[in-house]
Amino acid sequence: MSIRVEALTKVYGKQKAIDGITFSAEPGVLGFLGPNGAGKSTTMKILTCFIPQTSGTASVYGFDVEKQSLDVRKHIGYLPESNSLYLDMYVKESLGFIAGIHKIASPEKRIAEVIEQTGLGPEQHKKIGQLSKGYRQRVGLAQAIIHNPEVLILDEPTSGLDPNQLIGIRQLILDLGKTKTIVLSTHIMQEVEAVCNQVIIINKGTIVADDSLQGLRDKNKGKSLEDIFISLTNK
Ligand SMILES: Nc1ncnc2c1ncn2[C@@H]1O[C@H](COP(=O)(O)OP(=O)(O)OP(=O)(O)O)[C@@H](O)[C@H]1O
Repeated sequence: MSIRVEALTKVYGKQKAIDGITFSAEPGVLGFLGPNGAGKSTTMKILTCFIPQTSGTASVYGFDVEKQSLDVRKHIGYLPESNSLYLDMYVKESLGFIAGIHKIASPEKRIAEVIEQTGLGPEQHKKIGQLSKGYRQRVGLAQAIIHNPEVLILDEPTSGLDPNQLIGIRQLILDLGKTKTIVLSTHIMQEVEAVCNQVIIINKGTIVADDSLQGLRDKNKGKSLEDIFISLTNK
């Protein structure tokens, strides 16, 4: 199992952000859905070792996020919701910087590969600050996959993109999901239908649905995904 989460809880002060959630994921694209404040980013930050859980366990590629965080970081790529990039760096320079952090053996070759994979070719000689939002997301994705991780955590990777950019990034997620385990948080139901095979809906810190996209449709005959989401998250 690429991701295994058991009874995971996170309390911020008096606020319980996630409340004993349990799920697992295998290669493919897992849509991680929920209303604002449901606990999606909190879960993603625990999986990527950015914050510790209050209780429960989580493992990535067999490594415990608390006890084996260095191993987890080797096998996971993360595109955070607010993807902060060094705007003064050139695209290639920034990828070289991240390749250095991961101690990648032949960085030039790998940088060329991810530039090709993320469609950054035409913009590769620019500074990140000169790029459009969509191309900045591509740089974020290229950084997230440069060490070829088996697991990818993408927090709202397409928010604010125009329809052309959207299609490009979705295609890339689909391609990556053929071999990797991707957890994708999004508020766009069309996107879930386009790229996800598994869907988890989280509401007020607890999981209210965990199924295949088809299974969710079969159990809610005649309802659109949007209606299913609304009925499960207005309780
Ligand atoms: N650092 C923090 N300190 C205190 N409370 C926090 C902190 N981070 C998140 N929270 C709270 O935890 C809850 C879950 O937040 P989280 O960011 O995980 O939700 P989300 O599902 O990612 O929401 P969104 O869709 O808006 O990004 C919210 O009530 C939020 O206010």
